[in-house]
Parts: sequence; C-alpha cells; structure tokens
Amino acid sequence: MTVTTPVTATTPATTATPAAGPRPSATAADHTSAPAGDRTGARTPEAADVISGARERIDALDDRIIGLVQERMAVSAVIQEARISSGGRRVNLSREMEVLGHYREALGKPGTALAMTLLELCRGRI
Ligand SMILES: O=C(O)C(=O)C[C@]1(C(=O)O)C=C[C@@H](O)C=C1
Repeated sequence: MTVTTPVTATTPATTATPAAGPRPSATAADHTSAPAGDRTGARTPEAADVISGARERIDALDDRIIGLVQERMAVSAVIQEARISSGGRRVNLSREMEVLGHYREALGKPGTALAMTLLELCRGRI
C-alpha cells in the first residue's frame, strides 16, 4: 500500500508556543486485534512503521495548528477590544461572512463548520 505524503513543509508555521500537552493513552479497544504493543491497527510490521511515522508528523502538524489557532485568538482579541473600546460591538457579522466564505472556498462545506468553530473560539458564543 502506498501512503501519500502531501505536506512537506518542515518549518514552523508560527512562532507561537505550541500547545503540546499529554496525549490520551490507548484504551483497551486499541488492542483488540493488534499484536501486543502495537497501537496502529496495522497487520504487518512494515505498515505499522509507516503509520507510526505518519502519526508523528500528524502530531507535529496538530501542534502547529493549535499554535496558529491560539495566535488567531490573540489577534482577534486585539480587534474586538479596539472595537469595543471605541463604543462598537464585539461581533461584526459582515466580516464573519467573509471569513466563512474564505474557508468554504478553500475547504468546501466542512470548511464552513471549521470557520464557525474558529469564530466561536475567538469571540465566544453568540
Ligand atoms: O475582523 C473582526 O472584525 C473581528 O472582530 C475578528 C473576528 C474573527 O475572529 O475573525 C471576530 C469577531 C467578529 O465577529 C468578526 C471576526
């Protein structure tokens, strides 16, 4: 089986401190049909190696994504504080429509859901 590796960048996408924390430990379900000590679900050692390596890359990418989300939250807070201090409202719906459209164009319908989650992280629930 061939595993494609579309992401090749190795430089950090942000200077923000990655939010690395403890990862959940394996549950009993992870071990039901795999060799002892294997958490990949692979049926061969070769596949297990591919999966383990790719998972390390995913973990590193997730750390960068989390760092970018935290950076976005901080920048969004600057905007909201400036607007509120000037007498405006926290939320600007026309701008949110632009953000939603941007994500939808790039990622399709699930991109809209992702953008909505990001907006909620950045300005709270409305
Ligand atoms: O761009 C703004 O005006 C923001 O306040 C930032 C932001 C965002 O996080 O993208 C947050 C709240 C607004 O409702 C719209 C967008």
